[in-house]
Amino acid sequence: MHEDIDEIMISEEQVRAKVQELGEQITRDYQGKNLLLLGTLKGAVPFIADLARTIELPLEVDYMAVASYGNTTQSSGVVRIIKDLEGPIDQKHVLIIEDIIDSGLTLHYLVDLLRQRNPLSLRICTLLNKERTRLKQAEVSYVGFSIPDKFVVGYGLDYAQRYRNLPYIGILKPSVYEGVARPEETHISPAEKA
Ligand SMILES: O=P(O)(O)OC[C@H]1O[C@H](OP(=O)(O)OP(=O)(O)O)[C@H](O)[C@@H]1O
Ligand code: HPA
Ligand SMILES: [Mg+2]
Repeated sequence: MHEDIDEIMISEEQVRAKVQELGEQITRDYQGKNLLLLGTLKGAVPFIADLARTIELPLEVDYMAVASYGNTTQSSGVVRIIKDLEGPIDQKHVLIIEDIIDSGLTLHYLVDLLRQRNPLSLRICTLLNKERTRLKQAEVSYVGFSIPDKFVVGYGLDYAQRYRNLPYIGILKPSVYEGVARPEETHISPAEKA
């Protein structure tokens, strides 16, 4: 195990089995539909790469890059689009593929934006769903694992751009980020927290 990891929360084998299960479910649900898997860069890359190979349907893959965490363990509250989709989605059934839903801010922003582009349908698939009070709610169709409110890394998830290459989901030792970011330093307005 990596020296900065306190505990493995979800093993490589557990991730693999869950991805297979989700892929089979998506294969059943999207029969005969023009499916676009929309991956969110960079965190969802390992997940979408593995998931896409378990879906036995013709499909397209595209990516959007949105970032709100920077080098901290708290959302900045400001979601920025760094890369947009390549084409229109009005003839497509769009399935957003996320690595994690935490505050819900990233997804809320993305769903609002994509709805304006009139996809045939818009649903969400996330590998991890953090059990915490959401700042923004969104209905999620496919969830891999519900996890406690700990900062996790691995299988695409980073802290300060590191640990994405760990094959498992692990809890980062607080000593790695202590003193770097505290909740009162975030830019989430009190109105959003309420
Ligand atoms: O529900 P939220 O609190 O908004 O958090 C979830 C989002 O935060 C992370 O992205 P990040 O901004 O770190 O970008 P990255 O994928 O490039 O690491 C993660 O990959 C999700 O997209
Ligand atoms: O727990 C987390 N780990 C890594 N990135 C994240 N982005 C939101 N929550 C997390
Ligand atoms: Mg990140």
